Amino acid sequence: MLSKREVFDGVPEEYLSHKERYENAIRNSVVAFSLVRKMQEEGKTSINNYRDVVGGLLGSSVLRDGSPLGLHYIMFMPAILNQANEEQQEKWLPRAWNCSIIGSYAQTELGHGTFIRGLETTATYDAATKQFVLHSPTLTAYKWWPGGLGQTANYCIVVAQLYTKGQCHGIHSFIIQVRDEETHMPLPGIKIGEIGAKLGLNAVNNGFLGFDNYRIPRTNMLMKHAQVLEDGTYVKSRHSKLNYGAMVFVRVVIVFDMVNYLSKAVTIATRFSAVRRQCQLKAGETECQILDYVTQQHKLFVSIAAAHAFRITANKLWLTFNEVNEQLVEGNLQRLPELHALACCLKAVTTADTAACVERCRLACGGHGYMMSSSLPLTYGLVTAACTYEGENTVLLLQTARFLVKTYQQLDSKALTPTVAYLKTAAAERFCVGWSNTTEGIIRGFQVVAMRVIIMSTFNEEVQEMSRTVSPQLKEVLHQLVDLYCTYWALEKLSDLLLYTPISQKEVESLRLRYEETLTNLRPNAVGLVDAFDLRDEMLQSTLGSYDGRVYERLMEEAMKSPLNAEPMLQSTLGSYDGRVYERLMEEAMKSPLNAEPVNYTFHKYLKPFMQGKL
Ligand SMILES: CCCCCCCC/C=C\CCCCCCCCCCCCCCCC(=O)SCCNC(=O)CCNC(=O)[C@H](O)C(C)(C)COP(=O)(O)OP(=O)(O)OC[C@H]1O[C@@H](n2cnc3c(N)ncnc32)[C@H](O)[C@@H]1OP(=O)(O)O
Ligand SMILES: Cc1cc2nc3c(=O)[nH]c(=O)nc-3n(C[C@H](O)[C@H](O)[C@H](O)COP(=O)(O)OP(=O)(O)OC[C@H]3O[C@@H](n4cnc5c(N)ncnc54)[C@H](O)[C@@H]3O)c2cc1C
Repeated sequence: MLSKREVFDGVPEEYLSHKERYENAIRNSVVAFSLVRKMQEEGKTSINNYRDVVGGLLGSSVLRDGSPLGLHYIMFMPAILNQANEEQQEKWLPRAWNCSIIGSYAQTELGHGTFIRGLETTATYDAATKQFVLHSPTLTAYKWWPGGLGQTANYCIVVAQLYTKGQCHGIHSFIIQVRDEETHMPLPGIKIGEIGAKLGLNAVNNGFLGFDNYRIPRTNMLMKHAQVLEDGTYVKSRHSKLNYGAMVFVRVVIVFDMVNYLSKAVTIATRFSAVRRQCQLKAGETECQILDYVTQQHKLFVSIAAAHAFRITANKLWLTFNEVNEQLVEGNLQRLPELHALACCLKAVTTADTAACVERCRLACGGHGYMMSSSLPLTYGLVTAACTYEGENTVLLLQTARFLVKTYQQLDSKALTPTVAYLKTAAAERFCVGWSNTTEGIIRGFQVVAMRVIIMSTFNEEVQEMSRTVSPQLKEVLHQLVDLYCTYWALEKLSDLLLYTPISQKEVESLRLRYEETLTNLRPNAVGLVDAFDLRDEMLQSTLGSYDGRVYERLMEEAMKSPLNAEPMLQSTLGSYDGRVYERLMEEAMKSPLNAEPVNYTFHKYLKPFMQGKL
């Protein structure tokens, strides 16, 4: 439906100013999300299939450089669902759902992003008025980064230190109106604006926000888990980290998002590599498709495999997320640490690997990959942001490491949950079992190393399962992909395998050989494999990756859209298409600098004295 709309045409975004890009993003987002609203009204979408509809829109990157409405769907609504009590949900959700209010999520401050217990914004309860007073005591207390907060949102979830009866109870969430619903003017006591140009996501309208003793009703604290009663009594949550649920949710969503971007980048680079010919293997022969070079296959094929591995893992993570959340509703908090560790690790690994793969896809397209019109630089900008937002990757990996070490220390006393059950066998097998150059052997090796095992074994198990129902030809290709993924990472992480498993030099050599053979075996199906991602040209928005392979024609067409090429190529006053010969002659004449002043100074200095015979 979206691709039929013509609003997305026009001057390429790269040539617009920062302000125009924002205005364009609002126009395009409104078109896109009004379709979601139409689907809601027609009953074609509900909260149950929302993930696919909204995810499809945001994740497809039809909205090329992000959307100022993204946070409304990805964090504002999930935070209300996760942290508001029933009464609050009834009040806020319908308005958010039909977009009569637009929200953002304001947690990070100028001074603190990672260490959220160090946030400085305060929310102090005033029992006399039954209000909270929001205040930013310092410059570093200003909220900094929230998507859509600059000029778009009129509400946001704010995370602040809660004070009641003179005591601090740590960080809690509040729903806060920041702009007038009618005029959109910032409300008194609110200082708000946009944070400026960034490496990417320049359409997202990230904002800053400060409070000057700004008052909100008591009922605007989200009170599903902890409460402040009218007299100021604080009622504790069952678990202090339940309030972090929206962050866990977004980490899960980001894994899905990486699948979209990785599929997109590798589709562009693989299709381009089938069109592009460069160099002769023998003098006089036609030039080779660059896709035939094993080095090019090495750059690209692991991304195809990784896209499948991540999709399968994301689906499994989504199921785990829902399972654990159902248990939380029933009061069972046992698997919360495991879910947190899993979401942290998968968010960090998939964003880091996707960023590396997208950059490799860009390099694989040579000079043309450097063009904005290839879509690859923009895609890299979007993906590398995900390594930082929603928890900086190093910090998230440390959270997983913390959980693994704790679990390992309790190995004998504790019944292990499914995702860490491998720790027991791995601990027992360390150095005891010989190395085997099979997929299962590599996975067992990684279980010992305890890295990437989640993704790898999930990919393998799922493909084994699928193999029962698909054709023998498809089965073979699927197994080649799993093989490629496992051997690729075994070779990349050799130092770990050498440290913790008995892999020998000979086995490493044969692993290398097997990796190259798999690349060669996959080559005939490479284009088919990326076509199978089924990404329409409107989503790819790339001169290099379109289905019809018209790479060079598209590059020239796009170049002609540069404003610098807007002046007619003829550059003639006499030959223009519209025939305005005399008007153009006069217009051009008026551009002469000599016409800028009525009398040139040389008249007075030279000509007049000369004419009067004085020189
Ligand atoms: C209805 C709506 C539906 C929408 C559906 C849409 C679905 C679409 C699906 C798919 C399609 C995909 C397309 C989507 C497109 C996406 C587009 C994305 C657009 C851009 C979005 C950008 C968003 C960015 C937003 C932000 O960045 S918000 C800010 C995020 N900030 C952070 O993440 C901060 C990171 N820091 C932390 O999390 C924590 O501070 C810390 C580092 C984890 C440490 O915490 P803390 O100091 O409080 O605790 P500690 O004392 O260190 O630890 C105490 C113990 O608690 C454990 N712990 C910590 N956190 C948690 C947790 N969350 N859960 C459980 N346990 C936790 C910790 O491990 C310690 O445990 P212990 O046992 O060792 O003591
Ligand atoms: C594009 C984008 C969009 C964003 N959107 C939002 C939003 O909508 N709402 C919102 O609230 N926030 C948002 N953020 C903020 C984001 O969540 C934070 O930037 C992120 O959590 C990292 O925090 P930080 O910037 O304070 O980095 P820092 O924590 O200062 O990290 C700097 C360095 O210090 C290291 N470091 C920090 N702590 C430790 C530690 N304990 N151990 C080891 N190393 C450590 C990190 O690894 C990193 O190398 C966004 C950020 C970006 C880039």
